[in-house]
Amino acid sequence: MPRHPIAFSLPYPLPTLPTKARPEPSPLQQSISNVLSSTDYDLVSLPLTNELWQDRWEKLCLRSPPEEDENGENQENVNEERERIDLEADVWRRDGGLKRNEVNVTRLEESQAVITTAAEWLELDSPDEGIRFDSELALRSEMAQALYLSLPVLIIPAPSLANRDYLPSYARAISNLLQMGGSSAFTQISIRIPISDPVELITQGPAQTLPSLHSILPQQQQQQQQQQRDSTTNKHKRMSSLSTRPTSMHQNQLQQLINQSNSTSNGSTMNHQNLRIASSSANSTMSSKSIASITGDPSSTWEMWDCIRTLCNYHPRLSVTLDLTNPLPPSVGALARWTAEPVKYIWLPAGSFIPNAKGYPVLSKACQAFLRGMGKQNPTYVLHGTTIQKHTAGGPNAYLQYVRHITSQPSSSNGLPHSADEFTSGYADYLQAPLQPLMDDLGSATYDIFERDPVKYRQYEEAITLALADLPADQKHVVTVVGAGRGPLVACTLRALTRSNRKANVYAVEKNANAFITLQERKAIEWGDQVEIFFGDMRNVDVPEKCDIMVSELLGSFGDNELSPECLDGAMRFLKPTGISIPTSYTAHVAPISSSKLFHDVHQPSRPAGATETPYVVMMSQVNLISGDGGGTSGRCGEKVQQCWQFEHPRRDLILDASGAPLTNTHNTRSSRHVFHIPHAATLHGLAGYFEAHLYSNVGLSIHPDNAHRVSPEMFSWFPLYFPLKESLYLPSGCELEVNLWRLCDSRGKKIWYEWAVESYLSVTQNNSTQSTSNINGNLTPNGSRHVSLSGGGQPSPLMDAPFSPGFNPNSNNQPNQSINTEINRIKIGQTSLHNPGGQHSWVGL
Ligand SMILES: C[S@@+](CC[C@H](N)C(=O)[O-])C[C@H]1O[C@@H](n2cnc3c(N)ncnc32)[C@H](O)[C@@H]1O
Repeated sequence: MPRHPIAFSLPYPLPTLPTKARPEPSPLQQSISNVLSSTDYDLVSLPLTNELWQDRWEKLCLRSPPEEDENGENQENVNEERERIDLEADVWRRDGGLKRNEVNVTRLEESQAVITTAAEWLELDSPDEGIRFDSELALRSEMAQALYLSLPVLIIPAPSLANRDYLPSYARAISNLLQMGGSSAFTQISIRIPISDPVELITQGPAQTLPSLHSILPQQQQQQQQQQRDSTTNKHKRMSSLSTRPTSMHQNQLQQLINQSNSTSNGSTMNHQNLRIASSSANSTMSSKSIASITGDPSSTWEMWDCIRTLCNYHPRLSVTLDLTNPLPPSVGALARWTAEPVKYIWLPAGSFIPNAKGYPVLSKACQAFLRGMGKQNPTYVLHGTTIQKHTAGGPNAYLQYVRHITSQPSSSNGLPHSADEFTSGYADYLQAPLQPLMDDLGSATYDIFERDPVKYRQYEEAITLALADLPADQKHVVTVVGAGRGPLVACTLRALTRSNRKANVYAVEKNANAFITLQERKAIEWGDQVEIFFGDMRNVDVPEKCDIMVSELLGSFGDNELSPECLDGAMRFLKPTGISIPTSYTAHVAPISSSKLFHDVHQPSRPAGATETPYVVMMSQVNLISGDGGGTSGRCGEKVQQCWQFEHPRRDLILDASGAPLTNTHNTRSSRHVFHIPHAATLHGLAGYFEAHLYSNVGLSIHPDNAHRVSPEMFSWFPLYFPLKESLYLPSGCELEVNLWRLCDSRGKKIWYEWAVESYLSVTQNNSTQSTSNINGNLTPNGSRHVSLSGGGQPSPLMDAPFSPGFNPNSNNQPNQSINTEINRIKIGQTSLHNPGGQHSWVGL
């Protein structure tokens, strides 16, 4: 188990600035080394700047409260002072920069083992345009200092849940921040995202509008929740921006809102917080919280992150600091989303711990399970507020010891045995080009890796034993191993003959000339006359007699992607009319996935053209399977992982040429169509492909995520296939994803390839008697902006005029839970292009 780094948040007062010249250690250096030498912490965390910086910024950038500058007596002095500040502010806007006494970290030597946080009071998403721009300038000053000192990370405070309308402005500012320092910039930017929105957690369920959410909570609870939600809202002592920028159209709208709100609040002064709430709730577009509450899917904080990283184009130096201050969402699916995101830090305040029976701080079972699941991302934990004695027993170090204990326990998430670690370590989320064992000859090292998986050969041996046992005991049989490689299936066959007490001539065919040398060596040293070996392609080589059992392992991660169907078609000439093929059949399966890591990797500019239209073999780790079981709103969605197609051997219905090979390969083309239910809002980054093979009787091989542990537990020979998308696709909660996949071949029989495309839909229930929508409605306009509304209560829906997608009549499915007067329709909300058309970017050579 790797040791997860844990950071200690330095409590206030923070160490003072250095008073002695280098090389004398500064007070901060001493403090860091005290913590690290006297405890088991690995790092310390502290804010990069202090309250002097806040005071200066507020003085320069924010208008003071009326009592400070409008008492009338000294109006002239006040005006002069304002002019002086305006000038100073503009100089600061032009030159930027922090002053020495405004920063907590000043020396390169102090940058070792520290995690720095940016000022909490910055509002990159303020409804006030001036505050937004001045906050961005301030943050740029902090980032410049972080880059200057090569600080490992700057953790940026979360956007405000109440200011969702300005989240794109926040994201744009972060995107610009990531350009600072050029390509050699080192400092990571990590956005602190709350694990949940407490209001959303309480009110999830049936559709609610924001005002009605508030009406269902007791007043005290409302206040508490709002405080939690907007713990950063009352950030400033002053009011709106002092920026002298020309008033933009947006600010005119804002002023209207302020006026409106003033008139509805009995003339009381509008504070910064009301202003934001008024602004966001007055906006007619639906914010993420409303979308989330449609289906009871707590998504709004994840959706904030999704918006930021998308606008930042999946920047490799951008990560998440997951803040566990708020309660965990109860839904495992909602939590699972974070396993597919770049969560580099987990913020654990003392308040997120509960006391155990003896008063020691512990975490809830759900939280423990979540942290273990996140372990594969190797996050750094930031323990915050551990010195404030929130718990009666254990003292400050109890938190550290407890988190060490929790995070040192292994998570069984990848389902592989520990013995597999040696072979699989380093492969997690690494994109590998699939093997082409027909076109290319494999190296001995590759065969060596295959042969280290005992499970695969145990399954084969068992299947061959059972097949032999079904043959008469008093006859001599023929077993042919096609694609024998270095001979492990030949060895399995010899053991199976002993176990089943049968006799057989054993033949082995291999087209790799170098692997054939190994076969010759094994025949000379181990097998002798028990085995005859034949060099050549199974599609045209000759063997002396037809066989009762033909054994092959030509399977790829998607079953047929290493051209087993085509090779075995050509080898069926060897099989007696009653002969058995092991495997007898195999199936391909598909599921939609989210993984920012895979998506980012496949879009690296260094990758060749067409990289986003090429399937890859990947040991999937930071990947979330986003489909759910169940029929969805329309009742027509399939399982979480769905079967695409099947190949069976032998096929006795094919038209053959004089040599016994099929005339065309068209019988091996396939197409499949799938409808998946997406229970939790997610971003689709691609499809995962799996296979299952039926070897013989009840013996099989499987990498299907739900079946592998039953069919062939702990087998690690195959990782899933990743079909990437050229562009990610945002999927709202409860939508349906339609996936089309094709396996195609060219007319000259030289190439096989896959093509894929997806579409997304929202289901709409329409009540025929009233002709008004009665349930959840949603639509995406062609340019991608969403208009989703909760209708009912006689309110018109913005989707009243949206065109339903043609050719869809789910009522013909006889859905049992649909009332006679209710009709389900669906509205298309998104689509990708066709990937790899004509196999122009990726194909497998025959
Ligand atoms: C995936 S490897 C399996 C090797 C071995 N049977 C095992 O289980 O470890 C597939 C083998 O089939 C061979 N092969 C592929 N297509 C073939 C063909 N058309 N004719 C003969 N051998 C072929 C490859 O060279 C390779 O050795």
